[in-house]
Amino acid sequence: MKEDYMIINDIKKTFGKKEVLKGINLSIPRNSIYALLGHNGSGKTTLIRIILGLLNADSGNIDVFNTKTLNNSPDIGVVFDQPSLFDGLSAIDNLKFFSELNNIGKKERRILIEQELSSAGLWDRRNEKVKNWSTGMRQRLAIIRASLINHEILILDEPSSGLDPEVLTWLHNRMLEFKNRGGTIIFTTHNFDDVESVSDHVAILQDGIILWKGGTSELLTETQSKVYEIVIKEQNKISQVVSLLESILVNGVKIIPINNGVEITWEINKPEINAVIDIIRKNNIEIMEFKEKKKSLREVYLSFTRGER
Ligand SMILES: Nc1ncnc2c1ncn2[C@@H]1O[C@H](COP(=O)(O)OP(=O)(O)OP(=O)(O)O)[C@@H](O)[C@H]1O
Repeated sequence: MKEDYMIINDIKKTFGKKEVLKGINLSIPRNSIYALLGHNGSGKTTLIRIILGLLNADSGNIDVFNTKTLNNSPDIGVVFDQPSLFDGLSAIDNLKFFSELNNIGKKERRILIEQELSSAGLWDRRNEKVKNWSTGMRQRLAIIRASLINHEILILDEPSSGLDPEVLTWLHNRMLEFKNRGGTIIFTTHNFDDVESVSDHVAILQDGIILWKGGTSELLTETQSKVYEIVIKEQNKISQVVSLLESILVNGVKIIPINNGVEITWEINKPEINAVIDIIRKNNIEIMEFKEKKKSLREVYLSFTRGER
């Protein structure tokens, strides 16, 4: 149903002669975490600006849960790449000001702010002016500010940039909590860990088009192994191993000689590994190493962006 989705319909945008978005179509389910993944300059921030109503598209339209546009909506929290905080104020005053603006009561505000700054590891620095803070600390504060109240939608442009691994866990937990409260998050990233840890859906952007979109679990299936590597002791027996394996393996399985052994690759029918090992051993060929090679999410992403699929 339309009210369960934010529908981004054929959005196009050109700057000068450069076509930055070439017809973007996305359906973002309510109460999901949607990752926009892409190289520098692929058009992620431009799309976010259009979603937020900060920039007009040349054509196309956006329907937010069939009820509202995002322009000036109070139901939305935003963090951009360069977080805009009040530099001359302390962390605590930044959050106080923001919560006053959003009518959070004095008592609730005090508890909430202490809780949030503590969980982000910033409580000890609460009285310092934020202008002297590191990028990662400012980023954490901006994320707290944007998600302090129960917005319906949270839009984060590169939320993990400048955060070290420990703080990344805090960010991921925070995003998941927001979703568990019923919210919807759209975020851009270069970080595969973000995609794997929190997102339900992913769109891969390149040069203003979507190369791939779908469920994160579908993308992760692509990382599963489709290669065995077998290293043998005597390299003069590699061609014998190839012939032996060809005699037992089914259609669609390829056996490729490599430096010190063979690689077995398949698309659909995974070979029975015990049979593979047995036939090699029965022919008195010593196996030094056997492994199933798993692809990283990075390799899968690069195979899309390099046009290998
Ligand atoms: N206001 C503008 N005027 C002219 N060109 C622009 C403008 N905004 C963005 N661009 C261009 O549009 C392209 C896409 O930029 P965008 O910031 O959307 O990419 P991105 O995917 O967010 O990149 P990054 O990961 O580096 O943030 C780039 O080539 C950029 O130079």
